[in-house]
Amino acid sequence: MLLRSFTRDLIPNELRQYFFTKFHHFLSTFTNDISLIINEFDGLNKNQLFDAAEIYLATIPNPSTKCFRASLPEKEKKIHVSIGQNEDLIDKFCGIQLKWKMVSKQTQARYVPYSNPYNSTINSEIKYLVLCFHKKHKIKVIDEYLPYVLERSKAVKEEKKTLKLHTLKNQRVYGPGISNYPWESVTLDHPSNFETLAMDDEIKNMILDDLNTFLKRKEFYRKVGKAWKRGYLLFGPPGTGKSSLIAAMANYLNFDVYDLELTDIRCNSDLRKLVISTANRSILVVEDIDASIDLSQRKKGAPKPPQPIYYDQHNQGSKVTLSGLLNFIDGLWSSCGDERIIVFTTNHIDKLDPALLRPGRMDVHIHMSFCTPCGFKMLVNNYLGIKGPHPLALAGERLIASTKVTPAEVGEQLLKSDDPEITLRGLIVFLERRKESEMIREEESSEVSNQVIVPKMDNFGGLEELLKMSKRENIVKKNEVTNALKILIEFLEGEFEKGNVKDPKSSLGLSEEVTASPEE
Ligand SMILES: Nc1ncnc2c1ncn2[C@@H]1O[C@H](COP(=O)(O)OP(=O)(O)OP(=O)(O)O)[C@@H](O)[C@H]1O
Ligand SMILES: [Mg+2]
Repeated sequence: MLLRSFTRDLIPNELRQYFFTKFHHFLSTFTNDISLIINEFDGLNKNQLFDAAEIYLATIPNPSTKCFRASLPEKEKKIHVSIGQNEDLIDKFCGIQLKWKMVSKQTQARYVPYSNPYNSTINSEIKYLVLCFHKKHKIKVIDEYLPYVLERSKAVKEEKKTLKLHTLKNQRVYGPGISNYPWESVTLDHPSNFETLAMDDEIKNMILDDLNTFLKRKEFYRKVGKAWKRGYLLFGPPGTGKSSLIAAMANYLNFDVYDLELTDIRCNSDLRKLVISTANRSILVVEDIDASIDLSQRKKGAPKPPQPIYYDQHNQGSKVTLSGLLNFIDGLWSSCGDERIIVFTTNHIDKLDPALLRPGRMDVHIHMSFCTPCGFKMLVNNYLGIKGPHPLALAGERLIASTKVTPAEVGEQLLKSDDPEITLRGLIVFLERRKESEMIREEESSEVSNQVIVPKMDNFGGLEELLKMSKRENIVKKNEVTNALKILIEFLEGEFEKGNVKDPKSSLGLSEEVTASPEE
């Protein structure tokens, strides 16, 4: 003790450290093991290798380990297990024995800038992992074992992942501007999936194929010089399953969802910050895009000034513009992040600016239509468990083919009773009533349509106009549109046989992505 206080007083700290290191080196010449230190932080940032190793180590079965740490993070379902402090863990890789140890030391708290998102975890504890192995395996461990640890941890993370729904923080609560991390999240526990979704099998399979192809194409996108992202535009009346499809996609891909409410964003630069701060492997959703953008001036063909989406009451100068939005899809969006899916939804596709519909912006356009017989069958199966042919279900199918009812409405009817028979009878009465009221409305609207100038049928322009008008319900007589389409299809088939038309679909002015049959 005397000697220790004597050396402490007389020999400077640096010199003592020097001797200590030399002594350590001297001792280490007698052992063939080397150690690799993996710190929790790399400067102020989290060390990803540390995180990955911690996740990986929790998966190694090691009966000799006596101490683990378990935690249940807030709002998560799964318990996180990690290696205990100063515990040894033995792993084997290609015949190499590797010894891991988690070391934790208490030190004095140091200053951490408040903008660091991890500031709450850096206080007085320094954690690092020590990996010991024979020195002859150094290259193999660094080049093969550590990448293997990273790969495994990624897979484990994916398996355990609890889906999150991120929404914008309330700026009134968190202060003006987006200075900190702008998103707040809740666990996304939406039960919708592709089995429960009532859609035609053809469209469903097309979406699944498209998603699978997208996931596999990392190298392809790089090769062709495109950002690894995919845009979906879901359009259709309310209650046809647009939001449910987004949830099903998130569940299928295991991607987090970012719900971007454009009216809550003050200006283009905030939009940019928000997009940059979203994580990879995520779905960014902008619901009801038509309600967020005022396109009236652009439609009239006037030179386009920046279109404000939203004016902040307190700051009239700041705004989100259409060009800002397009920039984030194409320009800036392309350069930040990988494996992103962006989904726009709208109830009125005809109100959208053509710039948003240009090929390359939204890669896939999906029409979520009223309930079809195929969708009806799925709903009956899901809600009532009726799989095979059932007389009442068949009657419902027949009725649904000629009625405009949304899957949401059918779902509501199917929830009415526990008894399938009673439920189906109620549903049929509902459908019949709906059909009646539709017929009455059609008759009324045919009177109105007499006053409407129906476009001439002698050219494609007229047909196109008619098709557009047919979308605006109650203006054009339904059978007039059907007749127009019949004439068009007959004409195209004739031209196709003569060899004048190569592709009847593109002659209809439909893009490749439109999945409607000519009849539709
Ligand atoms: N295709 C569908 N398959 C199964 N259930 C559906 C479908 N469409 C709608 N539903 C049911 O109706 C409810 C509302 O649907 P959803 O919110 O997905 O419609 P939406 O198209 O997003 O409507 P909105 O345009 O109003 O946002 C869902 O919770 C779901 O139960
Ligand atoms: Mg919706």
